[in-house]
Amino acid sequence: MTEKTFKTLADFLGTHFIYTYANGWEYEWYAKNDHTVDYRIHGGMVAGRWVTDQAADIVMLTAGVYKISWTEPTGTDVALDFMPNEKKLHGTIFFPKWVEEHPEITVTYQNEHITLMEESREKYETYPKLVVPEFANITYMGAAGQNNEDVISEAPYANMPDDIRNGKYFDENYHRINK
Ligand SMILES: C=Cc1ccc(O)cc1
Repeated sequence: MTEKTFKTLADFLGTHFIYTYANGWEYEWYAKNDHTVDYRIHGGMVAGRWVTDQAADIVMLTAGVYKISWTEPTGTDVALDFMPNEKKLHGTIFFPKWVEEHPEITVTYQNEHITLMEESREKYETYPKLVVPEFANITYMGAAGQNNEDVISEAPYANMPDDIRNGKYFDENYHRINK
């Protein structure tokens, strides 16, 4: 776990996080570069889903406070406010009705199923949306560096967050062990 103090946008970019929302949902998220995010979902309504190279808007609101916003091929919208110095964030997820009704369609490596997501968002209902606004506690922070393809590179498995937190998943150069 890095214990650095976050001051600038450069301090944030390249950081890898694991956190648990107040509703119990566990997420892993990586600020890949100044316009791209990767993530993996370990617990909650769409546990098992993982995504790489999602385009996002990433800004610093004030020293050490970061806001990230994006819209997904599923039609899901996300806004995250990270306060890494406090080991906290606030996230709001805006799920279209169809994701709430058919979460299993989205539980996959999305990058290989973009057409299915686009077809599903047309086929099923969008409204009313399910809004999930929650604070989260950050349980892991790693200085992965930008554009590190090893950070989010395989499907989530049961003990993956513990392996990462216990230093069993990445080597000293932040490359995946046992790849
Ligand atoms: C739907 C994606 C998503 C990714 C990270 C997060 O904290 C919330 C939602």
